[in-house]
Amino acid sequence: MHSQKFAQHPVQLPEGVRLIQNKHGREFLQIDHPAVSARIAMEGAHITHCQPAGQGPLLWMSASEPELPGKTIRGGIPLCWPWFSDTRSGPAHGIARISPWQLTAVSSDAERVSVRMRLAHSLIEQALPGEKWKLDVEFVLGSDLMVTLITRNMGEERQALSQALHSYLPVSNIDQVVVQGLESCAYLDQLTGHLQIQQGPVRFTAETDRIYFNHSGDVRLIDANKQVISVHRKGSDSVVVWNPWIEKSLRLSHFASDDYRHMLCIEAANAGPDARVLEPGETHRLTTRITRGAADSSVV
Ligand SMILES: O=P(O)(O)OC[C@H]1O[C@H](O)[C@H](O)[C@@H](O)[C@@H]1O
Repeated sequence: MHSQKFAQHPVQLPEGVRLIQNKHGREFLQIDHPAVSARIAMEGAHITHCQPAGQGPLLWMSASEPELPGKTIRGGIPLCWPWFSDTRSGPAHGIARISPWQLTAVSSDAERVSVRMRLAHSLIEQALPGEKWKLDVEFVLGSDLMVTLITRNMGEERQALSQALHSYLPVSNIDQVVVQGLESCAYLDQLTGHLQIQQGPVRFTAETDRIYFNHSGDVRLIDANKQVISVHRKGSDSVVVWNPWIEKSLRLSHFASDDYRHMLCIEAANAGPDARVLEPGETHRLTTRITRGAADSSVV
């Protein structure tokens, strides 16, 4: 990778932050700050790496990261917007993850780096004729990772919105993972279309694709190595939990046959029964904050 000037991002970059390009021309914001190292793809405003100093990575990323522009990235946090999954016709998970974004502000202090990006409204209108949105994303990177997707309805009609911060979290072995915080919560099983109630903590023995709803509390992923990754959310009453397991893995792009063992998606969402309708002029903020810590020994 090498540094280069990018005329389309006329923002001042603080020390430790630079724009780089891979050999195929894909652009990334590379952050090497005393508090955190991270990388964000300009296409999709897609964070592919985040590692706070002295901690393990907060995100799982496919080893076969697609190098070419225009290919979706498997891992990190794809931004699913303005629809989740295939709830509308068009690209799966909407247009945000496959569109070029612009940097609008980058700043840092001793403890964190903040990055703000925008998806130009002209690109949104071109992809979604008749819809008028303003879409920004904000990353705050330091000892943890916070991502906020800020959507404003700029039109004169109500507009439907479903979305997710599709966070791929690293796990040492999916067989031994426990997810806490969803006990007794209702969920839509996307594999069967049925509504279910979660009994006890979530464990994984097969393909899992669920939208938990009427839920805004923290979700904790407890790994066999006694590491905990917690997902805190704001503006989100639904959370998607996804692991493709073995058979679906074979159909996924940029996904090795045993990658399912080492990742779990826990996605702050407005999906399923939590899809929203924004009034003209209304702004909605969807936030996820991902933190890492050690489990107390009784929980695993
Ligand atoms: O392969 P992608 O388009 O990135 O989608 C990956 C997955 O995203 C979400 O978690 C959905 O609930 C799954 O049904 C989907 O398979």
